[in-house]
Amino acid sequence: MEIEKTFREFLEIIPDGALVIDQAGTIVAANMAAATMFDYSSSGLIDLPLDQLIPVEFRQAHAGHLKHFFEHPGKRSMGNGLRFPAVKRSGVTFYVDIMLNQMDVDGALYGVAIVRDYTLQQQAEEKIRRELEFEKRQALTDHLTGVMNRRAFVAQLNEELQQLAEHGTPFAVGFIDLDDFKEVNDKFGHQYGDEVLQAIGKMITSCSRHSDHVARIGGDEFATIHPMISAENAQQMMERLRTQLVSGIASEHLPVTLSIGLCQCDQLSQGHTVESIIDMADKAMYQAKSAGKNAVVLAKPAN
Ligand SMILES: Nc1nc2c(ncn2[C@@H]2O[C@H](COP(=O)(O)OP(=O)(O)OP(=O)(O)O)[C@@H](O)[C@H]2O)c(=O)[nH]1
Repeated sequence: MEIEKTFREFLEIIPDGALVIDQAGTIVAANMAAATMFDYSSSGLIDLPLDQLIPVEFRQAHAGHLKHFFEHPGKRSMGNGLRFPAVKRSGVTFYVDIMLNQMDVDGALYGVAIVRDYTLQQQAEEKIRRELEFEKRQALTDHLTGVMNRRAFVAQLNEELQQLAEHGTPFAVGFIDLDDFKEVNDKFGHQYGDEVLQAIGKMITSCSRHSDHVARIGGDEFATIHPMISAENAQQMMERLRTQLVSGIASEHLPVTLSIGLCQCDQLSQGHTVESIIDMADKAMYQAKSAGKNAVVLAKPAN
């Protein structure tokens, strides 16, 4: 095709890549933006088969699309899901958004493709997605210990209640409160107290199963959720956790112990709500405190 000077100039005005192909799929005109996008010299794309810009594994399917395109004239818009894999001269693949249209020149049909590199948009979208993920995680994380915060704990508790209602999946909730933590702060300083809290958060996490959830819901108070567990197993697990935490943290100079309240949720007919579970686990934990601390108490189901 004899491309007029004005037409070539027009192609250069387009900020996106512009390619003109004949019905055999040969590139007969391309602007500088297209050459740059695909890593070719200013005239390097001319006379190349369009296939050259398409990854090998998509070429066969593309030949069919091209045939269909010339047989069924009509505009295909950009940004409406017409996203194709493309390949640069170096072999690097990337995605492009394409708007296709036909052009009749003296009875011969040509295809005009306006091509936009999707990589930049993809990178921007990916960056926003990562930032949102980070913000979301921050909003649900306890900054001192890195475990879930109270807000995340309540949300997870709601999730477990839903699982219980829909599938009858039981779970246990533990409230773990350090005994006489004020003395640790008073004796060793707040900074040291922070380190103890961090160590406790780490130890509870490492003693828990992958499916369990660990949160810090108050100053020296942690909470755990253990899906798919019986009351008996939950109690044994909490006992183990208590002794492991105490032996792992406590020393001659730092006599740390913990009081743990445990609430088992097996049936929704028990009338569980987030508030009632928190209340039961909290009361059980205070029973452990008033019975002399350093113990696990299982909450009695409400009748
Ligand atoms: N280092 C540190 N201390 C905290 C933090 N948040 C709360 N605390 C302290 O944790 C202590 C909690 O005390 P309480 O729960 O009232 O009582 P306790 O001394 O643990 O005694 P019992 O709970 O009755 O066994 C207080 O001294 C708070 O100042 C924190 O983020 N870092």
